[in-house]
Amino acid sequence: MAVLNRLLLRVGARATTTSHSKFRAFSSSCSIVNPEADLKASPPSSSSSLLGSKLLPLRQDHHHPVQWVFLGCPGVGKGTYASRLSKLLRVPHIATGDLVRDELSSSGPLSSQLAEIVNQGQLVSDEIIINLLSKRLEAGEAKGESGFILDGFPRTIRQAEILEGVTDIDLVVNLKLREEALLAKCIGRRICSECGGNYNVACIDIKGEDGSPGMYMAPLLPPPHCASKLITRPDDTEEVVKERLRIYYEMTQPVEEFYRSRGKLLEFDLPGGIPESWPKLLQALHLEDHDDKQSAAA
Ligand SMILES: Nc1ncnc2c1ncn2[C@@H]1O[C@H](COP(=O)(O)OP(=O)(O)O)[C@@H](O)[C@H]1O
Repeated sequence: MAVLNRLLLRVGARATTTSHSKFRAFSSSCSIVNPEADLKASPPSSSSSLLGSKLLPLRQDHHHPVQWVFLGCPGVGKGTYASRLSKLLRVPHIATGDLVRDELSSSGPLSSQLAEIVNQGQLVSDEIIINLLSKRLEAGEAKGESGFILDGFPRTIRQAEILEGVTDIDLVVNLKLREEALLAKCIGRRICSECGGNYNVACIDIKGEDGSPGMYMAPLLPPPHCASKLITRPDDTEEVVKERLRIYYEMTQPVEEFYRSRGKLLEFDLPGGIPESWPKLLQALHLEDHDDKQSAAA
């Protein structure tokens, strides 16, 4: 962690403009000296000094490729909405969970230890995530990508500080969904092992009572050619999802305050499934008149 701290200070002090290469500089010096000791994330440090209530207007420059972050509990739908918005805004959707899963399936030297951490619902270390993200940004930069929608990063205050030190995040969308729905949505998640399509077999039907409204979320069923190839993520079991939720509240919820205090947090309560939520999200982001909004939904 000493290496990380030194680099955090160095990168943070120098950063004045947006550049993925700063991630690269950071990551290349961020070597994992003792992989076994460093794979898993450490407990969070205090974030009390980050509290405040400054509210800045959101950046509305449509020529600037967006640099957005999606926050939210497991199962909330970060991937679904981040992916739609990335098509709409023509910026890459970068999900660190996908980067971790790619690393796991690559059978590299760390993959079995990483699998153990991920399958228990724990976070992997900041160093590993930063390394994976840097490589992904670097590969994108080489292909001419610019802007991004990050999904699943930052997930700790330290990751948020590193990101803040190397680039300007325009907006952080904090997706929220009723607690009762989160567990069911994770457990109902299915992936097509052939095309990678994401589906959900859960049908959420919460009855309204005592003045609180009901909520209905239809299942997102696979097309017939995917139906026989569905797999479930090993970390989508009830026990592991509960642990992931616990870790979210402990390690990631402080990141919401980190961005709220910087006036960058947009809170968005999902009112239901995609048909209800997508247009409302576009409205909240002032994108309801965007030309391509139909194609993003495809
Ligand atoms: N930013 C991160 N920091 C540490 N671990 C991460 C990060 N992003 C992903 N992971 C690891 O990958 C797993 C899957 O991530 P993800 O697909 O984003 O899950 P979720 O559905 O819980 O949001 C996490 O439980 C964690 O082990």
